[in-house]
Amino acid sequence: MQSTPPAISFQNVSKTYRGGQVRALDGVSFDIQPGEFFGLLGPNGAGKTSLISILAGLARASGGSVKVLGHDVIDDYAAARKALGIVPQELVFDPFFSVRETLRIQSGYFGVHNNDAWIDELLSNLGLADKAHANMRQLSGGMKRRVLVAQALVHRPPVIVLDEPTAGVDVELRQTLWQFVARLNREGHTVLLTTHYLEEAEALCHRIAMLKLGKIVALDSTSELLKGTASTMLRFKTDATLPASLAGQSRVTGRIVQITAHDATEVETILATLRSAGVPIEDLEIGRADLEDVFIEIMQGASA
Ligand SMILES: Nc1ncnc2c1ncn2[C@@H]1O[C@H](COP(=O)(O)OP(=O)(O)OP(=O)(O)O)[C@@H](O)[C@H]1O
Repeated sequence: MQSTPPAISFQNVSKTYRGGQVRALDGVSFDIQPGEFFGLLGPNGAGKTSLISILAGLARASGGSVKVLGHDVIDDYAAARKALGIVPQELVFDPFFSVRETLRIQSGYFGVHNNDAWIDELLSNLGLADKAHANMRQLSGGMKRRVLVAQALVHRPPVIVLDEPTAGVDVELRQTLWQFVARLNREGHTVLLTTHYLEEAEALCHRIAMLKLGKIVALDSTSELLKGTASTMLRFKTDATLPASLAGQSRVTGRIVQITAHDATEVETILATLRSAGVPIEDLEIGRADLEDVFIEIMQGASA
């Protein structure tokens, strides 16, 4: 019996620019299974856009292979591309078409016709029902972004890729978008999300991969990552400079300091270190670490 292929499979993917001077991806391998809601996180320049561009067939890997539902993105481009619905970061449209025409044209690219019922469902779920006849150039930036999402989904792709879909969008669109994408995921669509909003990733993703300097430095279920090393977080305010021994595990925002700890003993050690360094602290809180804390610890610790 043939087993179902992964929704997305990255095998030893590398990407260099400028004749090998810049190594954007360095042997990236992981699979995303059908039905997963998967998060790809990493700081600026980690290689996320390079990986998504290779997946989308917009850029060529320097080495390795990428498959979508078993279809190689180069050798079997049309089938791989048809299986994907990609919501890009940038807004690029033909301004002269209406919203409905834009969606019909996009369907046509994939050989899908007479799908107005699905187009209506997309428009209504993305809060665009009253904009169906508006020309693209009349829409606000947020509304255009909704059309981008509809455009990516119009051929009902089994695998949905969202590349920082909520960068700069308002709360209402975020909620509309996440409700709809979560519904599609419950109905069986695979979702790959890249985002800098770690709260969103924590709330939505079953599994998360973290990229740093082109290498995977963490890959686990969201709950295991949260249970991981930095499970406790101290938060307090101070005007003083922290002792050097704590600086590496601290996040400082103005007067607010957050320090990760592994257990109660480490919390005591941190407090003793602050006391003996004469650092006065106010409004101390001790809580559970969130994904942002885990991310910072992994990025600081990873020697990729
Ligand atoms: N066309 C290019 N020419 C040269 N270097 C490039 C090119 N595209 C990307 N890079 C470099 O490759 C590395 C990875 O970039 P990439 O855009 O994939 O990262 P990213 O994780 O998407 O970052 P961000 O979060 O800022 O979007 C960076 O060092 C970047 O400067």
